[in-house]
Amino acid sequence: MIPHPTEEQFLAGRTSADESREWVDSVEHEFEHAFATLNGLRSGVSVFGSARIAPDHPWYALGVEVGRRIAEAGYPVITGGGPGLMQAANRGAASVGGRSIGLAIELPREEEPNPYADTVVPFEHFFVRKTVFVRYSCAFVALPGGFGTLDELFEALTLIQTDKLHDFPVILVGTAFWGPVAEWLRTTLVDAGTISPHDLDLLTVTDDLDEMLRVIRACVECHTPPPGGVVPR
Ligand SMILES: C/C(=C\CNc1ncnc2c1ncn2[C@@H]1O[C@H](COP(=O)(O)O)[C@@H](O)[C@H]1O)CO
Repeated sequence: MIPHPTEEQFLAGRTSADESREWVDSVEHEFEHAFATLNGLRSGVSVFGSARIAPDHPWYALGVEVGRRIAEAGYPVITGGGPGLMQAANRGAASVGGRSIGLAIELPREEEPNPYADTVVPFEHFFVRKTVFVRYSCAFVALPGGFGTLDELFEALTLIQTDKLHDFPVILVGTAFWGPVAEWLRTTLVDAGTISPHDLDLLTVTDDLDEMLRVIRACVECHTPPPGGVVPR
């Protein structure tokens, strides 16, 4: 690929007009590469979660189980391709021979994508990657996480709330972690009038992986998992 200004240079406002155009070309190139790699993939379920959770943590076992159950139900599992709970979900999907996809992000501190993804798509731009998660998914599942997980979660909720995205389940797995977040949305945001009470219906908070699958299957787009995880969209 032709060298182009980095994301850091662009975001810091250190690019000339010509360099900014080169940066825009790199955005287009990244979208095209993702489309070429994922073309034909339908009804994936994206699983988000902390990059920092070690394999001996109970949440890692939960992540493996989440990935496994989604893959067994016939849905391709899409994660950020990184360590922690992303790795756990890819591992669970791979353990039952399901499609296991990683949308890996290039970060200043280089790390290898986790070894449990059968397809790895590299990204430099977080915002391009977030769009690709939505484009190839019919539902989002969030495990406990930090800013990255919250960013991916609220991106989806904003798209749904503003009618850019329809019939798209968002399921938060882990009531001990997500319950207080849902409670904060209900008390602080609804009470302040910054979201509507019915916006809370956009989310399901659960520990029950049967319920997670029921909610996914109830969505029209997710209704019929693709045979082998891959059919033309
Ligand atoms: C393995 C690589 C980089 C390591 N770090 C990450 N890799 C992929 N995705 C990441 C990474 N760090 C954050 N993310 C995204 O945000 C979510 C996790 O962030 P949190 O703050 O830990 O909650 C996660 O869902 C990712 O999509 C090189 O590829």
